[in-house]
Amino acid sequence: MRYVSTRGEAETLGFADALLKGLADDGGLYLPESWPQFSPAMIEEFAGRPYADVAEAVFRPFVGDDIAPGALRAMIDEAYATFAHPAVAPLVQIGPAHFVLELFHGPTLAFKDVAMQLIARLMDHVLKERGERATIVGATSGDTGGAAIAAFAGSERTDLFILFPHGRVSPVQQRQMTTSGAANVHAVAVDGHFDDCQALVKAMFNDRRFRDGVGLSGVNSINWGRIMAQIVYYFTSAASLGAPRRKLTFTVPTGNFGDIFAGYAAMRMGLPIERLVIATNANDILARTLATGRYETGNVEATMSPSMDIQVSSNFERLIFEASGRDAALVRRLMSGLSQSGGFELPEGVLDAIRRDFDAASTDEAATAATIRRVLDACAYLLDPHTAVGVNVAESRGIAPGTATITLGTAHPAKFPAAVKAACGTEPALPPTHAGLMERAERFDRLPADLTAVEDYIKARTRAAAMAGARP
Ligand SMILES: Cc1ncc(COP(=O)(O)O)c(C=O)c1O
Ligand SMILES: N[C@@H](CCOP(=O)(O)O)C(=O)O
Repeated sequence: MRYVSTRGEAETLGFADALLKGLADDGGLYLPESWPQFSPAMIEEFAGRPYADVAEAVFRPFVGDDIAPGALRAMIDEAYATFAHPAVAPLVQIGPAHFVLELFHGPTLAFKDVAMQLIARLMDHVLKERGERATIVGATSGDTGGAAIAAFAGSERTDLFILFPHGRVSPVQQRQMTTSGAANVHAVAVDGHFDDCQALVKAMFNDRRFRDGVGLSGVNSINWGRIMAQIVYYFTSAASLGAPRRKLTFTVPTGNFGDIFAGYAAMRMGLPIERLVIATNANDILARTLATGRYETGNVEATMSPSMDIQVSSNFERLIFEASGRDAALVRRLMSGLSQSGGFELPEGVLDAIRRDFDAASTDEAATAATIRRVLDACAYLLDPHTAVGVNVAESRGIAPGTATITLGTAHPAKFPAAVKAACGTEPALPPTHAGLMERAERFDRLPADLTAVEDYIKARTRAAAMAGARP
């Protein structure tokens, strides 16, 4: 399988190169040249199979010959052995036809672990085979950072730099990033919001000298490997509820559009999905875009679902590319409009194509809190605020007779104990795997949202690691 850039001006790459590259040299995002197809019989056969079996079947066509089958399977098995639930991503019923897909049984209690545990292993494997190392830079609104640190801590082939918005992540999220103690991990609190952190990462990729000098790679969902890993749970959950014969809708708490784009990918691969519903908090740029056709960034608002406090949804670029029939020139024009004026207008045909597959709605803070209370009272089930945004949107959109809805449960409520307690009076406890987390000593640095400052910081630390003999 070859990978093409959404902006059409970067060379096409094989899986391993696209994985290490992260963002294409033309600023675009990589997508497979074509979508592998799964027949109804193959999907039906996924029901009841171990998660790792389905993952292997889904990854194989994307990975091609770049990774030997035995090595791939071993990495999948290792990655999902870190999960506390044998099903990896179990379903819990919260209504007659409404299910929560729990994606938070991994080491850092959020859905990011599903992909990060795999791609850390894949990257290490490829770097080792090539005798190379990489400097990985990631932006986080709270969960990607912790998951990346848990997955890459102690890796001999990577230095990991995570930029998080100072004062805008939950205390549990911050401790997951600042207490690893690993020498190859650097947590950086940036004076700004998530979009500033993400813009810094993209600017580093566009700075050729810096990029090539440090061997830059990325683990945000701009990296195709992240999306690929997230496709699997759409297949496992749908098959276990009766797909392809049963009609299903997925509602996805959305920020950077990576998770829901994985659902779209599953759809393109043959999974019959009635609708993909984008659920946003007050940062409702995507809900506005679907309603009006205009993608217009505004101010980032702080909410009780902080991981979704995002305006620039990176993966929406992938959807525009697909919905326009892979029109890279259009993507270039719209993305240049975004960087010059903070917005763009979707052509009518593209908007119509998006509306055929997607629906979108936002949820305010009061409704999010009310949803946490209501589901606790009705089902004795505690939602985290991000999942609550999804559940509220799913219910407000209604569930058509004869269909079922799966809302993605993207985080464990214990990552946001103050918000959950304020909503329903119950403070969720961290699982035993996290004992002592809040008492551990923190290590992080604070930097302005300034490209030179961040690049200098990274260069100094990768040099220091080299001098200390940490490089194999
Ligand atoms: C808990 C949680 N829910 C939902 C999201 C949104 O996912 P995505 O960015 O893939 O749209 C994120 C992060 O973005 C998250 O951390
Ligand atoms: N919500 C995310 C934001 C970054 O998203 P990513 O999926 O592109 O890594 C976070 O928690 O960091």
